[in-house]
Amino acid sequence: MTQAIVTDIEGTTSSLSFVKEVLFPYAARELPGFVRAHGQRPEVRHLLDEARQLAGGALDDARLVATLLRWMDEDRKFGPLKGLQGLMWEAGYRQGDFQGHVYEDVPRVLREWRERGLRLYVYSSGSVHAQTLLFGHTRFGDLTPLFSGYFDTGVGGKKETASYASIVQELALPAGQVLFLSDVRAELDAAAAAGLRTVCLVRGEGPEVDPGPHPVARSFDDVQP
Ligand SMILES: CSCCC(=O)C(=O)COP(=O)(O)O
Ligand SMILES: [Mg+2]
Repeated sequence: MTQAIVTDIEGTTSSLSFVKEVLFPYAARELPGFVRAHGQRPEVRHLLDEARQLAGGALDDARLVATLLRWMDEDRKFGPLKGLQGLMWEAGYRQGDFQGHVYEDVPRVLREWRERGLRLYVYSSGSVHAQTLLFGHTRFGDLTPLFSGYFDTGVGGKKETASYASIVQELALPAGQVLFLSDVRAELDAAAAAGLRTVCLVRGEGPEVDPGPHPVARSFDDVQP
């Protein structure tokens, strides 16, 4: 019997267009000024140094910013990039420039699952900080109390089986009692290879989703935990 549900964000709880047309452009616009204003803050300096290492060399700040902007364009899921994006989005959420988008079924069904005793988790390429900001600032209010924990690429990439094995180990549950929700076939394949149950969300937005062998749901109402 399912004891825990782990959900992806983009394309699963939240629309692709919110991430691609609101969050990413906001971070791209803010980045140069953010690096100038906050580049000496220890946490920012640390992320910039990590990004510089990933870029493979001694880039000055202007070239590093250009590299980070290119990575955003290419939707790279690099940890330091996702960390920097989260720090920039924080101001946007706090100032009310945007709210975290979640589909209307999401808060309602998450509450039902919680009432049935299921533990709920998030696994996204966005940093844990970015995840809590998104769920903390929705038009349905603060949804963070519904979740028991959050995972980002600190546990590994979302297309790697080992990441799901680590998550299951952390949840201290048999893999077969954990259900993973995502809109990306390669993520579902990796989770299934680690023994998790899977459901593919097909929200009808963006490019066609290939569910492969995974059960399909059009919203959280269709998911049978
Ligand atoms: C945490 S909100 C922003 C989502 C994000 O940055 C991203 O790259 C989407 O990744 P996901 O794993 O949720 O598809
Ligand atoms: Mg997704």
